[in-house]
Amino acid sequence: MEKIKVGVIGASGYAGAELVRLLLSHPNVEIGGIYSRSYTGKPISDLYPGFQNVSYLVFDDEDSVIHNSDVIFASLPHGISEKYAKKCFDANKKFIDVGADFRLYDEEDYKEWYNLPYNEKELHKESVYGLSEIYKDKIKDASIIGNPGCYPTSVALAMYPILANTLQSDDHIIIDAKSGVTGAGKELSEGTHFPTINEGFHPYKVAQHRHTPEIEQSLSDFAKKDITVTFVPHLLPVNRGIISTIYCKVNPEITLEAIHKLYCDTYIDHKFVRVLPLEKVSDLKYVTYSNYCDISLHLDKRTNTLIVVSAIDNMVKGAAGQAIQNMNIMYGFEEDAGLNYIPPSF
Ligand SMILES: NC(=O)C1=CN([C@@H]2O[C@H](COP(=O)(O)OP(=O)(O)OC[C@H]3O[C@@H](n4cnc5c(N)ncnc54)[C@H](OP(=O)(O)O)[C@@H]3O)[C@@H](O)[C@H]2O)C=CC1
Ligand SMILES: CC(=O)N[C@@H](CCC(=O)OP(=O)(O)O)C(=O)O
Repeated sequence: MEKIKVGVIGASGYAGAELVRLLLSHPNVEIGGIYSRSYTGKPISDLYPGFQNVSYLVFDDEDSVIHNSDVIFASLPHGISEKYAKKCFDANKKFIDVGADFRLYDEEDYKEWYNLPYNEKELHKESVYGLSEIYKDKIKDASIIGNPGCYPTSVALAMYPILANTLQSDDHIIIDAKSGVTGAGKELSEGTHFPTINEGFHPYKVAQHRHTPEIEQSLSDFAKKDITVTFVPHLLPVNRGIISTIYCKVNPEITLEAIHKLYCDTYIDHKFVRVLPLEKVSDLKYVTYSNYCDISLHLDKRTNTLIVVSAIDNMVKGAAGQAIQNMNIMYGFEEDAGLNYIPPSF
Protein backbone atom coordinates (compact mmCIF):
# COMPACT_ATOMS: atom_id res chain seq x y z
CA MET A 1 0.00 0.00 0.00
CA GLU A 2 1.28 3.48 -0.84
CA LYS A 3 2.28 5.45 2.24
CA ILE A 4 0.97 8.91 3.01
CA LYS A 5 3.32 11.73 3.96
CA VAL A 6 2.95 13.38 7.33
CA GLY A 7 4.47 16.58 8.69
CA VAL A 8 4.91 17.70 12.28
CA ILE A 9 4.93 21.41 13.15
CA GLY A 10 6.35 21.97 16.63
CA ALA A 11 8.33 18.72 16.56
CA SER A 12 10.90 20.06 19.02
CA GLY A 13 8.31 20.10 21.83
CA TYR A 14 7.29 17.16 23.98
CA ALA A 15 4.05 16.27 22.21
CA GLY A 16 5.67 16.90 18.79
CA ALA A 17 8.63 14.65 19.58
CA GLU A 18 6.24 12.00 20.85
CA LEU A 19 4.41 12.20 17.50
CA VAL A 20 7.70 11.63 15.67
CA ARG A 21 8.56 8.68 17.95
CA LEU A 22 5.23 6.99 17.20
CA LEU A 23 5.02 7.92 13.51
CA LEU A 24 8.45 6.43 12.78
CA SER A 25 7.05 2.95 13.32
CA HIS A 26 3.67 3.53 11.66
CA PRO A 27 3.22 1.10 8.75
CA ASN A 28 1.21 3.47 6.53
CA VAL A 29 3.15 6.71 6.80
CA GLU A 30 6.42 8.33 5.94
CA ILE A 31 7.51 11.53 7.62
CA GLY A 32 7.48 14.33 5.01
CA GLY A 33 9.16 16.84 7.30
CA ILE A 34 9.43 18.28 10.80
CA TYR A 35 9.46 21.95 11.79
CA SER A 36 10.65 23.95 14.75
CA ARG A 37 11.31 27.70 14.88
CA SER A 38 14.48 27.29 16.88
CA TYR A 39 16.25 24.25 15.44
CA THR A 40 16.08 24.60 11.64
CA GLY A 41 18.88 22.60 10.01
CA LYS A 42 19.57 20.50 13.12
CA PRO A 43 18.93 16.75 13.35
CA ILE A 44 16.22 15.73 15.80
CA SER A 45 18.72 13.37 17.44
CA ASP A 46 20.71 16.45 18.58
CA LEU A 47 17.73 17.50 20.65
CA TYR A 48 16.40 14.06 21.65
CA PRO A 49 19.25 11.48 21.76
CA GLY A 50 16.77 8.60 21.72
CA PHE A 51 16.55 9.15 17.93
CA GLN A 52 20.29 8.50 17.48
CA ASN A 53 20.82 5.95 14.65
CA VAL A 54 17.02 5.58 14.42
CA SER A 55 16.02 8.72 12.56
CA TYR A 56 18.10 11.11 10.51
CA LEU A 57 15.30 13.68 10.26
CA VAL A 58 16.45 17.30 10.23
CA PHE A 59 14.22 20.25 11.20
CA ASP A 60 13.07 22.02 8.03
CA ASP A 61 11.21 25.27 7.31
CA GLU A 62 7.44 25.32 7.76
CA ASP A 63 6.49 25.77 4.09
CA SER A 64 8.59 22.77 2.98
CA VAL A 65 7.05 20.62 5.70
CA ILE A 66 3.53 21.55 4.60
CA HIS A 67 4.39 21.18 0.91
CA ASN A 68 5.91 17.71 1.43
CA SER A 69 3.02 16.33 3.52
CA ASP A 70 -0.55 15.12 2.96
CA VAL A 71 -1.50 15.58 6.60
CA ILE A 72 0.06 17.98 9.09
CA PHE A 73 0.08 17.69 12.87
CA ALA A 74 0.57 20.92 14.81
CA SER A 75 1.80 20.72 18.36
CA LEU A 76 2.14 24.34 19.43
CA PRO A 77 1.18 26.58 22.33
CA HIS A 78 -2.44 27.75 22.00
CA GLY A 79 -3.17 30.75 19.81
CA ILE A 80 -0.69 29.82 17.07
CA SER A 81 -2.24 26.90 15.20
CA GLU A 82 -4.90 28.77 13.22
CA LYS A 83 -2.24 30.28 10.96
CA TYR A 84 -0.96 26.81 10.06
CA ALA A 85 -4.47 25.39 9.77
CA LYS A 86 -5.28 28.09 7.22
CA LYS A 87 -2.18 27.35 5.13
CA CYS A 88 -2.97 23.62 5.17
CA PHE A 89 -6.67 24.09 4.43
CA ASP A 90 -5.91 26.38 1.47
CA ALA A 91 -3.41 23.81 0.17
CA ASN A 92 -6.00 21.03 0.53
CA LYS A 93 -4.04 19.22 3.24
CA LYS A 94 -5.52 17.66 6.33
CA PHE A 95 -4.66 19.29 9.65
CA ILE A 96 -4.66 17.81 13.15
CA ASP A 97 -4.15 20.31 15.96
CA VAL A 98 -2.78 18.71 19.12
CA GLY A 99 -3.18 22.03 20.93
CA ALA A 100 -6.34 23.71 22.16
CA ASP A 101 -7.28 26.04 19.29
CA PHE A 102 -9.95 23.88 17.64
CA ARG A 103 -11.47 22.20 20.69
CA LEU A 104 -14.12 24.61 21.88
CA TYR A 105 -17.26 24.95 19.76
CA ASP A 106 -18.09 28.39 21.14
CA GLU A 107 -15.70 31.26 20.50
CA GLU A 108 -17.00 32.99 23.65
CA ASP A 109 -15.67 30.10 25.75
CA TYR A 110 -12.31 30.38 24.02
CA LYS A 111 -12.21 34.13 24.67
CA GLU A 112 -13.13 33.62 28.31
CA TRP A 113 -10.67 30.79 29.10
CA TYR A 114 -7.82 31.49 26.65
CA ASN A 115 -8.18 35.26 26.34
CA LEU A 116 -8.04 35.07 22.57
CA PRO A 117 -10.52 35.40 19.68
CA TYR A 118 -10.88 33.01 16.74
CA ASN A 119 -9.15 34.76 13.84
CA GLU A 120 -10.08 32.21 11.19
CA LYS A 121 -13.76 31.76 12.03
CA GLU A 122 -14.59 29.81 8.86
CA LEU A 123 -12.04 27.14 9.74
CA HIS A 124 -13.79 26.41 13.02
CA LYS A 125 -16.91 25.42 11.08
CA GLU A 126 -14.80 22.78 9.31
CA SER A 127 -13.19 21.33 12.42
CA VAL A 128 -14.25 18.25 14.35
CA TYR A 129 -13.50 17.49 18.00
CA GLY A 130 -11.34 14.38 17.80
CA LEU A 131 -12.40 12.19 20.71
CA SER A 132 -11.69 9.09 18.63
CA GLU A 133 -13.95 6.49 20.24
CA ILE A 134 -17.02 8.71 20.40
CA TYR A 135 -16.92 10.90 17.30
CA LYS A 136 -15.46 8.44 14.79
CA ASP A 137 -18.16 9.05 12.17
CA LYS A 138 -17.47 12.78 12.07
CA ILE A 139 -13.69 12.35 12.26
CA LYS A 140 -13.73 10.13 9.15
CA ASP A 141 -14.66 12.99 6.86
CA ALA A 142 -12.99 15.90 8.62
CA SER A 143 -10.23 18.04 7.18
CA ILE A 144 -9.39 19.76 10.49
CA ILE A 145 -9.28 18.00 13.85
CA GLY A 146 -9.14 19.62 17.27
CA ASN A 147 -7.42 16.87 19.23
CA PRO A 148 -8.84 16.69 22.76
CA GLY A 149 -6.86 17.85 25.76
CA CYS A 150 -5.21 15.31 28.03
CA TYR A 151 -7.39 15.76 31.12
CA PRO A 152 -10.58 16.07 29.00
CA THR A 153 -9.78 12.78 27.22
CA SER A 154 -9.43 10.92 30.52
CA VAL A 155 -12.70 12.35 31.84
CA ALA A 156 -14.83 12.10 28.69
CA LEU A 157 -14.08 8.41 28.09
CA ALA A 158 -14.75 7.72 31.76
CA MET A 159 -18.14 9.45 31.81
CA TYR A 160 -19.59 8.71 28.36
CA PRO A 161 -21.48 5.48 29.25
CA ILE A 162 -23.13 6.95 32.34
CA LEU A 163 -24.17 10.26 30.80
CA ALA A 164 -25.24 8.92 27.40
CA ASN A 165 -27.59 6.58 29.29
CA THR A 166 -28.77 9.22 31.79
CA LEU A 167 -27.80 7.20 34.84
CA GLN A 168 -26.57 10.20 36.82
CA SER A 169 -28.92 11.53 39.49
CA ASP A 170 -27.21 14.91 39.69
CA ASP A 171 -25.87 17.04 36.82
CA HIS A 172 -22.83 18.20 38.76
CA ILE A 173 -19.69 16.05 38.70
CA ILE A 174 -16.48 16.33 40.71
CA ILE A 175 -13.13 15.56 39.09
CA ASP A 176 -9.95 15.11 41.05
CA ALA A 177 -7.14 14.71 38.52
CA LYS A 178 -3.38 14.25 38.64
CA SER A 179 -0.86 14.69 35.84
CA GLY A 180 2.81 13.94 35.35
CA VAL A 181 5.12 16.85 34.68
CA THR A 182 5.52 16.33 30.90
CA GLY A 183 1.98 17.73 30.71
CA ALA A 184 3.49 21.16 31.27
CA GLY A 185 5.65 20.92 28.12
CA LYS A 186 9.35 21.30 27.53
CA GLU A 187 9.82 24.92 28.55
CA LEU A 188 11.69 25.34 31.81
CA SER A 189 9.78 26.98 34.65
CA GLU A 190 9.99 27.35 38.41
CA GLY A 191 6.82 25.25 38.76
CA THR A 192 8.40 22.25 37.05
CA HIS A 193 11.90 22.67 38.44
CA PHE A 194 13.06 19.33 39.94
CA PRO A 195 13.41 20.47 43.58
CA THR A 196 10.01 22.17 43.36
CA ILE A 197 8.11 19.09 42.30
CA ASN A 198 10.20 16.17 43.53
CA GLU A 199 8.81 14.63 46.74
CA GLY A 200 6.00 17.17 46.65
CA PHE A 201 2.43 16.98 45.41
CA HIS A 202 0.07 19.88 44.96
CA PRO A 203 -3.16 20.96 43.29
CA TYR A 204 -2.95 23.88 40.85
CA LYS A 205 -5.43 26.16 39.04
CA VAL A 206 -8.02 24.90 41.52
CA ALA A 207 -11.47 25.14 39.92
CA GLN A 208 -10.14 27.51 37.25
CA HIS A 209 -8.25 25.33 34.80
CA ARG A 210 -8.75 26.01 31.06
CA HIS A 211 -9.83 22.41 30.49
CA THR A 212 -13.03 23.01 32.49
CA PRO A 213 -15.12 24.30 29.53
CA GLU A 214 -13.80 21.53 27.26
CA ILE A 215 -14.79 18.87 29.80
CA GLU A 216 -18.24 20.46 30.29
CA GLN A 217 -18.69 20.68 26.51
CA SER A 218 -18.17 16.91 26.08
CA LEU A 219 -20.15 15.82 29.11
CA SER A 220 -23.08 18.08 28.19
CA ASP A 221 -22.97 16.76 24.64
CA PHE A 222 -23.19 13.15 25.92
CA ALA A 223 -25.97 13.93 28.40
CA LYS A 224 -27.86 16.20 25.94
CA LYS A 225 -28.25 18.69 28.79
CA ASP A 226 -25.97 21.01 30.75
CA ILE A 227 -23.51 19.21 32.99
CA THR A 228 -21.26 21.23 35.28
CA VAL A 229 -18.00 20.08 36.81
CA THR A 230 -15.69 21.04 39.62
CA PHE A 231 -12.28 20.19 38.25
CA VAL A 232 -9.12 20.19 40.35
CA PRO A 233 -5.85 19.15 38.66
CA HIS A 234 -2.73 18.20 40.64
CA LEU A 235 0.92 17.95 39.61
CA LEU A 236 2.37 14.50 40.28
CA PRO A 237 6.14 14.12 40.57
CA VAL A 238 6.34 11.57 37.72
CA ASN A 239 7.14 12.14 34.05
CA ARG A 240 4.06 10.68 32.40
CA GLY A 241 0.50 9.76 33.10
CA ILE A 242 -2.84 11.11 34.24
CA ILE A 243 -5.23 9.69 36.78
CA SER A 244 -8.68 11.27 36.96
CA THR A 245 -10.85 10.18 39.86
CA ILE A 246 -14.41 11.20 39.09
CA TYR A 247 -17.36 11.35 41.50
CA CYS A 248 -20.89 11.16 40.11
CA LYS A 249 -24.16 10.69 42.00
CA VAL A 250 -26.29 7.84 40.62
CA ASN A 251 -29.75 6.45 41.27
CA PRO A 252 -29.93 4.15 44.34
CA GLU A 253 -31.49 1.27 42.34
CA ILE A 254 -28.50 0.82 40.07
CA THR A 255 -25.90 -1.84 40.89
CA LEU A 256 -22.19 -1.77 40.26
CA GLU A 257 -22.52 -4.97 38.21
CA ALA A 258 -25.04 -3.28 35.89
CA ILE A 259 -22.78 -0.25 35.47
CA HIS A 260 -19.80 -2.48 34.77
CA LYS A 261 -21.75 -4.38 32.10
CA LEU A 262 -22.80 -1.10 30.50
CA TYR A 263 -19.18 0.08 30.30
CA CYS A 264 -17.97 -3.28 28.93
CA ASP A 265 -20.72 -3.28 26.28
CA THR A 266 -20.06 0.35 25.32
CA TYR A 267 -16.37 -0.19 24.74
CA ILE A 268 -16.43 -3.76 23.45
CA ASP A 269 -15.28 -2.68 19.97
CA HIS A 270 -12.81 -0.06 21.21
CA LYS A 271 -9.57 -1.75 22.10
CA PHE A 272 -7.90 1.34 23.54
CA VAL A 273 -10.49 1.69 26.31
CA ARG A 274 -9.93 -1.10 28.81
CA VAL A 275 -12.70 -1.50 31.36
CA LEU A 276 -10.99 -3.26 34.25
CA PRO A 277 -12.65 -6.17 36.07
CA LEU A 278 -14.54 -5.17 39.23
CA GLU A 279 -12.27 -4.91 42.29
CA LYS A 280 -9.31 -3.72 40.16
CA VAL A 281 -8.15 -0.10 40.28
CA SER A 282 -6.66 1.86 37.36
CA ASP A 283 -2.99 2.67 37.77
CA LEU A 284 -1.03 5.03 35.55
CA LYS A 285 1.98 2.70 35.58
CA TYR A 286 0.12 0.24 33.35
CA VAL A 287 -0.83 2.70 30.63
CA THR A 288 2.45 4.58 30.21
CA TYR A 289 3.88 4.81 26.69
CA SER A 290 0.65 3.27 25.36
CA ASN A 291 -2.58 4.54 23.83
CA TYR A 292 -4.76 2.79 26.42
CA CYS A 293 -7.27 4.42 28.70
CA ASP A 294 -7.88 2.18 31.71
CA ILE A 295 -11.17 2.64 33.52
CA SER A 296 -12.06 1.15 36.90
CA LEU A 297 -15.50 1.42 38.49
CA HIS A 298 -16.38 1.69 42.18
CA LEU A 299 -19.68 2.36 43.94
CA ASP A 300 -20.06 3.98 47.35
CA LYS A 301 -23.46 2.50 48.22
CA ARG A 302 -23.77 4.61 51.40
CA THR A 303 -23.85 7.85 49.39
CA ASN A 304 -24.92 6.55 45.96
CA THR A 305 -21.72 7.87 44.48
CA LEU A 306 -20.14 6.21 41.47
CA ILE A 307 -16.37 6.65 41.46
CA VAL A 308 -14.69 6.19 38.10
CA VAL A 309 -10.89 6.06 37.97
CA SER A 310 -9.46 6.77 34.53
CA ALA A 311 -5.78 6.43 33.63
CA ILE A 312 -4.02 7.50 30.43
CA ASP A 313 -0.55 8.47 29.30
CA ASN A 314 -0.90 12.23 28.79
CA MET A 315 1.63 12.17 25.93
CA VAL A 316 0.02 9.25 24.06
CA LYS A 317 -3.77 8.88 24.49
CA GLY A 318 -3.75 12.45 25.85
CA ALA A 319 -1.92 13.90 22.83
CA ALA A 320 0.19 12.20 20.12
CA GLY A 321 -1.43 8.73 20.23
CA GLN A 322 -4.99 9.98 19.94
CA ALA A 323 -3.88 12.36 17.16
CA ILE A 324 -2.50 9.37 15.22
CA GLN A 325 -5.64 7.36 15.99
CA ASN A 326 -7.61 10.21 14.41
CA MET A 327 -5.35 10.19 11.35
CA ASN A 328 -5.93 6.43 11.06
CA ILE A 329 -9.69 7.00 11.13
CA MET A 330 -9.43 9.82 8.53
CA TYR A 331 -7.43 7.65 6.12
CA GLY A 332 -9.22 4.35 6.73
CA PHE A 333 -6.11 2.70 8.20
CA GLU A 334 -6.42 0.11 10.97
CA GLU A 335 -7.37 2.22 14.00
CA ASP A 336 -4.46 0.85 16.00
CA ALA A 337 -1.84 1.21 13.23
CA GLY A 338 1.37 2.52 14.76
CA LEU A 339 -0.17 2.41 18.22
CA ASN A 340 0.39 -1.16 19.35
CA TYR A 341 2.59 -0.45 22.33
CA ILE A 342 2.21 -2.68 25.35
CA PRO A 343 2.66 -0.81 28.64
CA PRO A 344 5.58 -1.87 30.83
CA SER A 345 4.97 -4.65 33.38
CA PHE A 346 6.60 -2.83 36.30
N1 LIG B 1 2.39 17.83 27.01
C1 LIG B 1 1.19 17.26 27.05
O1 LIG B 1 0.91 16.35 27.86
C2 LIG B 1 0.12 17.71 26.12
C3 LIG B 1 0.27 18.81 25.31
N2 LIG B 1 -0.74 19.16 24.49
C4 LIG B 1 -0.68 20.39 23.68
O2 LIG B 1 0.28 20.26 22.65
C5 LIG B 1 0.83 21.53 22.38
C6 LIG B 1 2.32 21.44 22.56
O3 LIG B 1 2.57 21.07 23.91
P1 LIG B 1 3.98 20.58 24.41
O4 LIG B 1 4.61 19.73 23.38
O5 LIG B 1 3.75 20.04 25.75
O6 LIG B 1 4.76 21.98 24.49
P2 LIG B 1 6.30 22.28 24.37
O7 LIG B 1 6.52 23.57 25.07
O8 LIG B 1 7.09 21.10 24.79
O9 LIG B 1 6.51 22.50 22.80
C7 LIG B 1 5.99 23.61 22.14
C8 LIG B 1 6.41 23.59 20.67
O10 LIG B 1 5.88 24.74 20.05
C9 LIG B 1 6.90 25.44 19.34
N3 LIG B 1 6.61 26.88 19.40
C10 LIG B 1 6.50 27.65 20.51
N4 LIG B 1 6.16 28.90 20.16
C11 LIG B 1 6.05 28.91 18.81
C12 LIG B 1 5.72 29.91 17.87
N5 LIG B 1 5.43 31.17 18.24
N6 LIG B 1 5.69 29.57 16.55
C13 LIG B 1 5.99 28.32 16.16
N7 LIG B 1 6.33 27.32 17.02
C14 LIG B 1 6.35 27.63 18.32
C15 LIG B 1 8.18 25.06 20.03
O11 LIG B 1 9.17 25.11 19.05
P3 LIG B 1 10.55 25.88 19.15
O12 LIG B 1 11.57 24.80 19.03
O13 LIG B 1 10.56 26.72 17.98
O14 LIG B 1 10.59 26.64 20.44
C16 LIG B 1 7.89 23.61 20.44
O15 LIG B 1 8.16 22.75 19.35
C17 LIG B 1 0.19 22.53 23.35
O16 LIG B 1 -0.91 23.15 22.74
C18 LIG B 1 -0.26 21.63 24.46
O17 LIG B 1 -1.30 22.22 25.17
C19 LIG B 1 -1.86 18.40 24.41
C20 LIG B 1 -2.07 17.33 25.19
C21 LIG B 1 -1.09 16.92 26.14
C1 LIG C 1 0.80 19.24 34.13
C2 LIG C 1 0.32 20.38 33.26
O1 LIG C 1 0.76 21.51 33.39
N1 LIG C 1 -0.61 20.09 32.37
C3 LIG C 1 -1.15 21.06 31.46
C4 LIG C 1 -2.20 20.39 30.66
C5 LIG C 1 -1.60 19.59 29.58
C6 LIG C 1 -1.72 20.26 28.28
O2 LIG C 1 -0.74 20.52 27.64
O3 LIG C 1 -2.92 20.62 27.98
P1 LIG C 1 -3.63 20.43 26.59
O4 LIG C 1 -4.18 19.13 26.64
O5 LIG C 1 -4.63 21.54 26.56
O6 LIG C 1 -2.73 20.56 25.49
C7 LIG C 1 -1.87 22.20 32.15
O7 LIG C 1 -2.36 22.02 33.25
O8 LIG C 1 -1.99 23.25 31.50
